[in-house]
Amino acid sequence: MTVLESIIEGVREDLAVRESAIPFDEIKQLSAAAAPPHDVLAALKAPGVGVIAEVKRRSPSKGELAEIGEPAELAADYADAGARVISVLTEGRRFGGSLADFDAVRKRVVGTPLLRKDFIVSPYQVHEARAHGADMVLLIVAALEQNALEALLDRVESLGMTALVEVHTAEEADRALEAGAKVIGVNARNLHTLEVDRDVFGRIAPGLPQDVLKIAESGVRGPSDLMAYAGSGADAVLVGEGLVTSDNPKTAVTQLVTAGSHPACPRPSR
Ligand SMILES: O=P(O)(O)OC[C@@H](O)[C@@H](O)c1c[nH]c2ccccc12
Repeated sequence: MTVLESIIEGVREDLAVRESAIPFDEIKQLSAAAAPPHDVLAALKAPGVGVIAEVKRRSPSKGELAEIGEPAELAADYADAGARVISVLTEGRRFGGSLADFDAVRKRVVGTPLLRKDFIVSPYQVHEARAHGADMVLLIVAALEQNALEALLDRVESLGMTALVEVHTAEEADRALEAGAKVIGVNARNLHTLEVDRDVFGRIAPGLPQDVLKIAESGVRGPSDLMAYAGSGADAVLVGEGLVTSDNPKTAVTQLVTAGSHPACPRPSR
């Protein structure tokens, strides 16, 4: 079993527990009653290279990263520093996240779009994300059959949210495009082996259509990594570990945002 497969096994078990507490029909109603989602595409299309800042306590590759006693405080710092979107991990077993973290962040951060970062395998989780106020959800191509990917993407969009469709290979990128992805995230980390290769973005992104938004995920340590990803066509970078392990996450976001809007930073070619 790969790391991804074992994570998904746990995700399905946890999902079954939540489904028995709140049935599908009920979560559907809750999703319909939620405040309307933010326009994530507009936020990502703002000038310069954007920053998606992640609330991440733990990772399967590195173990404990940061305690994060107050996820809402951290997220408010991210928002104040100019993050375009804030990502909140809700997977508990490997990443130490929860929907309670997501709720705390949503309550505090009202003006910035939120990404529910989890391993989405069922329509239930899409409605659940919306019910908790998510604007964007992650869909990992490597975790989904093509028909499931397409059905989930349609459902995300039918609820007015935006899907961040994650790929790690050119074949997965083809599947993402085939499914109609508008935002593609190229993860430098291979979710089967957890190895990071920062060159993956530069190999895949230039082959994607111009109108698809391109997000470089993982392994960003600071402004020079952002600049390198910008040079390969990134519209935004998604950063977790580099922020939560820094002495001052707010300053770390400010430095990335400043780099992304600097005249010397390569522009996204849209
Ligand atoms: O902490 P990093 O290396 O900056 O990476 C952030 C983000 O890309 C990473 O958390 C991530 C990318 N895809 C995922 C899928 C599931 C869980 C986590 C992830």
